[in-house]
Amino acid sequence: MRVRILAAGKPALAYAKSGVEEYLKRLGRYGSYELDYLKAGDSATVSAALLERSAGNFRIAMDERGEVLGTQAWADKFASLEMRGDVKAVSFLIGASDGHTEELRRTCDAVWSLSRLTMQHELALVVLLEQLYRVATLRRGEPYHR
Ligand SMILES: C[S@@+](CC[C@H](N)C(=O)[O-])C[C@H]1O[C@@H](n2cnc3c(N)ncnc32)[C@H](O)[C@@H]1O
Repeated sequence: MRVRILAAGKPALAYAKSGVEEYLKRLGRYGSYELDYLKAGDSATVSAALLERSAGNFRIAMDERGEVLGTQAWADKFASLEMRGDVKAVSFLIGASDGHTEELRRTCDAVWSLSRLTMQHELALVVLLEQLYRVATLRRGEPYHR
């Protein structure tokens, strides 16, 4: 199963650039992880572009209003998506400064939250990548997650 991350706007902050680079490099050892950036803009434009670029994928909107799950629950959800057979790719959608539209949240297959805190979108991207890495190591029985 391909894992895609679609984010609005390339990181400009140094810590985010290096965090993204670090976790993508690590994830490369665990499967197919692709990060694509879309042009940042207003909520409606970005949400429409995120939906268009993720068409046909199992879409997970990253949003502070979403379901808050633990790391083991993320791993279990990944396992059940892989078992389904009809899911070839899952796309995680990160919005721009104004967040996602209500329509995007309704259209996605799931809405997950990284916490109830509102994070700057570059920070949310780094946290998402670290969790994906954590889940990948957990599923391989490696000791990173403890
Ligand atoms: C600055 S936030 C947008 C805040 C906006 N006021 C809203 O209502 O969503 C930019 C993006 O970062 C991501 N994000 C920020 N905090 C998050 C959290 N706690 N959980 C998941 N994603 C988050 C979301 O994808 C969000 O669209």
